[in-house]
Amino acid sequence: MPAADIAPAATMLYVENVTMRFGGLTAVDDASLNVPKGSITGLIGPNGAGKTTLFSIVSGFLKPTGGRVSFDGADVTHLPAHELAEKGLGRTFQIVKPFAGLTVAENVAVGAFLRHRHRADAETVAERVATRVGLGDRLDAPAARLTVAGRKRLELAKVLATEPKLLLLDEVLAGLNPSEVRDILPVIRGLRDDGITILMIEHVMQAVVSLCDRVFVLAQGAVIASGTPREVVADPRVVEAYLGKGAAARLARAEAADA
Ligand SMILES: Nc1ncnc2c1ncn2[C@@H]1O[C@H](COP(=O)(O)OP(=O)(O)OP(=O)(O)O)[C@@H](O)[C@H]1O
Repeated sequence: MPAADIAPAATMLYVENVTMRFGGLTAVDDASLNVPKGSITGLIGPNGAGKTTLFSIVSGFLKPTGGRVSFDGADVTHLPAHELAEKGLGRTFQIVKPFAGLTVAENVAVGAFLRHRHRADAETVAERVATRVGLGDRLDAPAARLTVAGRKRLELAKVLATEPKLLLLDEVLAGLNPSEVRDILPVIRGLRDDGITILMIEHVMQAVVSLCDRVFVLAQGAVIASGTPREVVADPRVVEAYLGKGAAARLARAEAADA
């Protein structure tokens, strides 16, 4: 897709013709996508498609072999991760690693120290954010005692405590059971309603359909489709590369069962 066709004015993130090669392997192949301000945008695709690599480029952990990344109107392609965090770009990681010896509140406060020098201020932010993600009654619990769902919430709280304007969520629903997924969806929607723009990698398609305004599909490093969730799940290229036959009907049945 020509990059120039997808750069509307109110864009929070613009990835323009980004390529990432690891030796002979092209993990991201001339990929372009945009994330409108105030949206929840999905990034989906099969294992190994290059989604996490793209996140690492956008968040400054990897320098791309080619292409450009603009964040809130500025070229940030060569900025390191800590500068991007200061500018308001927050990212969760697929493998969550809380500081196991610290409490929930202390873990979240680590994120809050990015913008608050005084311990009391950081603690206030940490408490507010932890409560926001449903950990208000576990503030003093050691992080090591949290369930998988609790650790996912903690990962979210840690990054929210940095007060991001763009949040990159890398499979925050992975490992959760259906009722835990249902519980966290309103939290994610609420963040968007508070003005945080979200780009999320997700394999739980029902959640993608329910949450996302737009979706980009990556396969073998390249963007093969984009559109509303419904357009994308019905796209034959996406069915072929990722979802498998009958995906749209399966999702419609699952939604009907949920309603
Ligand atoms: N640091 C690296 N060095 C070499 N190859 C890498 C590196 N990081 C990722 N890759 C390769 O790049 C490709 C894309 O991987 P990536 O993790 O970005 O995919 P993904 O879409 O996030 O997959 P998943 O859904 O399984 O998390 C894979 O073939 C992977 O093995």
